[in-house]
Amino acid sequence: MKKIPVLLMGCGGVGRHLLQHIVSCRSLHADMGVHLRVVGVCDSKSLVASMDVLKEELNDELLSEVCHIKSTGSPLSNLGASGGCQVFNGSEAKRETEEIAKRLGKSTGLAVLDISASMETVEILVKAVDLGCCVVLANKKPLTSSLEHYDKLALHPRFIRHESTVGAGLPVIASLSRIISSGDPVHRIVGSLSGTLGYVMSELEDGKPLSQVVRAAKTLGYTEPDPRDDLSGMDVARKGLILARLLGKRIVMDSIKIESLYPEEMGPGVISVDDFLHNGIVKLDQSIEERVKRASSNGCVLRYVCVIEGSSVQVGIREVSKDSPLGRLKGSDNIVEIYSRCYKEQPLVIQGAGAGNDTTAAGVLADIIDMQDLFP
Ligand SMILES: NC(=O)C1=CN([C@@H]2O[C@H](COP(=O)(O)OP(=O)(O)OC[C@H]3O[C@@H](n4cnc5c(N)ncnc54)[C@H](OP(=O)(O)O)[C@@H]3O)[C@@H](O)[C@H]2O)C=CC1
Ligand SMILES: N[C@@H](CC=O)C(=O)O
Repeated sequence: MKKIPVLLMGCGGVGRHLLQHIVSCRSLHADMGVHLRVVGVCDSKSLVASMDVLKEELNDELLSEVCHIKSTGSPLSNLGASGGCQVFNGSEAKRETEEIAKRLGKSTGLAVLDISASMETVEILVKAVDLGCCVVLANKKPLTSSLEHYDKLALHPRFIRHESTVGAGLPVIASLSRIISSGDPVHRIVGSLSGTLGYVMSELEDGKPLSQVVRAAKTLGYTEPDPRDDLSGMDVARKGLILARLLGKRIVMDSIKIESLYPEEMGPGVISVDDFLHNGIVKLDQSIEERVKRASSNGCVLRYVCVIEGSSVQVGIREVSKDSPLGRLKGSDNIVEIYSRCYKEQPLVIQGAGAGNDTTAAGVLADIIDMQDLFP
């Protein structure tokens, strides 16, 4: 049986679903001759690790306990008294995470998973890759920070997977990578890349207020931890940047023109998430409703669209015909149209659920299994 040691950074909605998928797929994976050995789980402040990461794993009972604790909003450090594991807090957690990467990277191999929504993980990811670990990301931030960080992460492409960063579980990165490696030049990518904004736009068409549908999108697990990351267009811009960089474009976030659905005075530095969701966003209901009605009178609907062409990435609201592929999108579905030499007149189209804890976690799990040949 091939054993793949796994260290999970981030145990929120997606991370917990991933742990549940790992446990529920035990017999499927055994049939495939693979066993995922979870040796550590981190949240923002702590690391829970097995007593001896070389030989022992966090057993399934403990993983369920981890999920339970985090689902109640408690910190991982609460697990301290449970036994069967070691708990490290604060700077010690960071040091120990790196230590595990050092110990396992070159010996048994280690899959380091970034399922956080943090900018801070990039340093440990770069170190992990250098130490011979594999890295799987659902977190877009490390791949959209500086080109210097990006280059360091992309230096060992076989050791990095990040399917869930664009389109959640949809095979967008895999499809694009295949097109690129076959030498088929990609001219243009057009897409609706946000599950949240797709859901919001299609619910607005049914006459529901923006404030109500954004709160619903958060409850359904579509939004980023701060839904303003979605509503500002930043999350879509990150996805656009990831695709553009995959195409070899040397661009940075500042070069992307981004249309936001809310004004600066409702931004993260100014009011809290709760204040935004309960008081701020209500003030935007009327103006967006009018915009939806205007589009409807032209036979159109609103969609938040990303267009990548040449070295340009543009993201913003567009009026599109109700009968177009973009206009027909419903709920949290994403659509990505890839135009290349081989897909010139009729693009390659990838469409389906583009957000949600379940599908995102499934995308991460498939990435880990896809890397099994890199483990001894
Ligand atoms: N939901 C979706 O549909 C999709 C999500 N994604 C991406 O998945 C990621 C996770 O999303 P989601 O689960 O909803 O987010 P949550 O906010 O629910 O969870 C984030 C987790 O990361 C932990 N965390 C924060 N900082 C660090 C750190 N420095 N090191 C380790 N862990 C840390 C948090 O800890 P604590 O609990 O202590 O705060 C929390 O457990 C995001 O990057 C998101 O963009 C990608 C595609 C689709
Ligand atoms: N918040 C994101 C989640 C997936 O990346 C979205 O709504 O698409």
